Amino acid sequence: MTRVAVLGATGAVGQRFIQLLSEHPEFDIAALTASSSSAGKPYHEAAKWRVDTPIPEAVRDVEVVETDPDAIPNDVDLVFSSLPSSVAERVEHGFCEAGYVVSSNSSNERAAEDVPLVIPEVNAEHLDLIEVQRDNRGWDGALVKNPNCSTITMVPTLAALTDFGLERVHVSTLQAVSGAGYSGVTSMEILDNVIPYIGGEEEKMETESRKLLGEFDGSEIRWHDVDVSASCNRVATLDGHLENVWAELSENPTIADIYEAFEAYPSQELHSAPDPLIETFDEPDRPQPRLDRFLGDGMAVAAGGVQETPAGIQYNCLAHNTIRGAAGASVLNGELLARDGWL
Ligand SMILES: NC(=O)C1=CN([C@@H]2O[C@H](COP(=O)(O)OP(=O)(O)OC[C@H]3O[C@@H](n4cnc5c(N)ncnc54)[C@H](OP(=O)(O)O)[C@@H]3O)[C@@H](O)[C@H]2O)C=CC1
Ligand SMILES: N[C@@H](CC(=O)OP(=O)(O)O)C(=O)O
Repeated sequence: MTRVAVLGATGAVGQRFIQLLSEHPEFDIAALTASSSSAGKPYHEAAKWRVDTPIPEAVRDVEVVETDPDAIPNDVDLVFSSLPSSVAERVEHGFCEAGYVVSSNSSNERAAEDVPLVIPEVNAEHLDLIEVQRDNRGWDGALVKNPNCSTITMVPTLAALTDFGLERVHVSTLQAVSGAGYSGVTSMEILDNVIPYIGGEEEKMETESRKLLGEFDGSEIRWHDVDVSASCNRVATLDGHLENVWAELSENPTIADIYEAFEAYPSQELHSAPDPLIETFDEPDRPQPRLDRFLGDGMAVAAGGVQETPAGIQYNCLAHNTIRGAAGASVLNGELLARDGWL
């Protein structure tokens, strides 16, 4: 078993980490960290548990420790991070300097030249950038990121379309309230309403997509030159980001070709990787958040509604934002790091 620690374990994403890791066949939770106000408390007191399954017995009485490399056991091999991005950079660097491999969900440094930004089914080979990172930064450890939840929902579908000559993408999102965290939007703001702005989200989709679809040439990532333009909206669903995508392609695939490309897009042989990665629907009113967010245990991407339009091929896609879009994505990256010998 690989011994793991979770940084920010009491938070919304941290609780999803606990849920996923407590039943994981390869990972064993060795330490839970949070802010100084939680350190010293048993986990069930420090965390206001809000996940829809009971708090796992194995962590209930575990003492939460400070988010500091000296506070976790030496035999930890892998560190998952879901800290607020305002504190994550300083803290994650400290862990990497101390020799830990960090699989992080926080948004800082996702675009950095020497930080692998990885979806295992899309660009597993970008992990080799760790060698460059270690040379640049003098770390024994390593820092690996997963993308933003909206980006991770769309990019597998774009990856499936690259053989048709992906030139330009427009996307409009309908993002669940859990993406903003438990206290992110109040009920008075979101009920009977849609908020057509999520700070920083559009830029993240536009840049992270190009890095993920890029090629690693042995020393750097050559970002894909597709133009991505995003418009992001908060809607009153609890979990599951639904996205309307228009993809302009240089070739002219049929609608059947598009469905076939989605269905044939390969998965990975990793515990948390769903197979198929992309589940498709013929019904024009699917996917829907309430019906389809738990496909592949919350790790699959659902796609449907493919049609030809003057603005390109249009379709809808959906993924669970706190599983595939956050904790599950980091856990999957952890499985890839373990399989490929980086721990
Ligand atoms: N919510 C979501 O769906 C998604 C969130 N993310 C990203 O994941 C990260 C975490 O988000 P979320 O779980 O919603 O955030 P929360 O605010 O719910 O949780 C934050 C966690 O970090 C801890 N923490 C806060 N400040 C410090 C500090 N100074 N030092 C050490 N630990 C600290 C908190 O501990 P304590 O309980 O003691 O305060 C808590 O465990 C963010 O970067 C967010 O952008 C990414 C994708 C989706
Ligand atoms: N901004 C996302 C959630 C999030 O925290 O994203 P990031 O991991 O890029 O910080 C949402 O609101 O749905």
